[in-house]
Amino acid sequence: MKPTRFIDSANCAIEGILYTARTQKHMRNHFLAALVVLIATLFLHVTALEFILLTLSVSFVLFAELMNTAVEVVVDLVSPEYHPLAKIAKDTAAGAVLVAAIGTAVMGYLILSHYIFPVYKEMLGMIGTPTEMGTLVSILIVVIVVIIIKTRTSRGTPLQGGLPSGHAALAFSIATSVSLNTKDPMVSILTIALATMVSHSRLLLNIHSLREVVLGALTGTGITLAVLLLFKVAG
Ligand SMILES: Nc1ncnc2c1ncn2[C@@H]1O[C@H](COP(=O)(O)OP(=O)(O)OP(=O)(O)O)[C@@H](O)[C@H]1O
Repeated sequence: MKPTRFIDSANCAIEGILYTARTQKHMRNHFLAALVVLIATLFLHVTALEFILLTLSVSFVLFAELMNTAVEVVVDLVSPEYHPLAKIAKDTAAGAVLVAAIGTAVMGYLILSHYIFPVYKEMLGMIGTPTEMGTLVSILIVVIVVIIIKTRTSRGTPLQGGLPSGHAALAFSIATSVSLNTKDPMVSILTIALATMVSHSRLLLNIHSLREVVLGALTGTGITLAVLLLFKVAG
């Protein structure tokens, strides 16, 4: 039945939001990101203008995902079978979400980095600047530990497969060293992004499972931090 009262229309709208959250994993991720941003604004004491900009950006992503779902449902209704035009409609709607998400990520970065970077820089400073020797030794120890652990687990060879992922361990070890050597949050983010891409490629190639990649990343980061701290204490 067609809703006549405002409350019924509002209920229909909320049902649409719930349907999207129930059926679309991306929508649940957007809600989770919105929650994280909201909690961050609480702790970081952002200005009213910054809060308005963040709210608008996050709402825009949620809006785009709702429209994307509406387009998907209409396309499935009109063209359940494969059709090139149906593909264009769905791909374009998905593109709208991607554009909104990139815009929001840029906005979030520009606003939140002013608050987060100084704290991050201070944390990097607490560990100190590694020596050249410390950096090299930590990377070598990561390689040796990974090989030892791999020989104890049955799957894979020292250079391919098995637990933990050597590529992830090495990539995150290097990212940790670069972060501590430069103490520049932007450089740190970029190297961590590169390390994440290296690790992700091992998943895509089906050489490692998610567990092996995550354990590799933790092994690389943990050992590098521990060795560099030891060098600091010893030096
Ligand atoms: N009827 C169709 N005709 C042609 N291509 C289609 C059709 N249905 C889906 N596709 C293709 O499959 C992709 C995924 O469509 P699907 O309906 O599964 O959306 P989804 O998995 O919810 O994706 P999204 O991540 O965009 O929300 C579309 O972007 C499109 O390229």
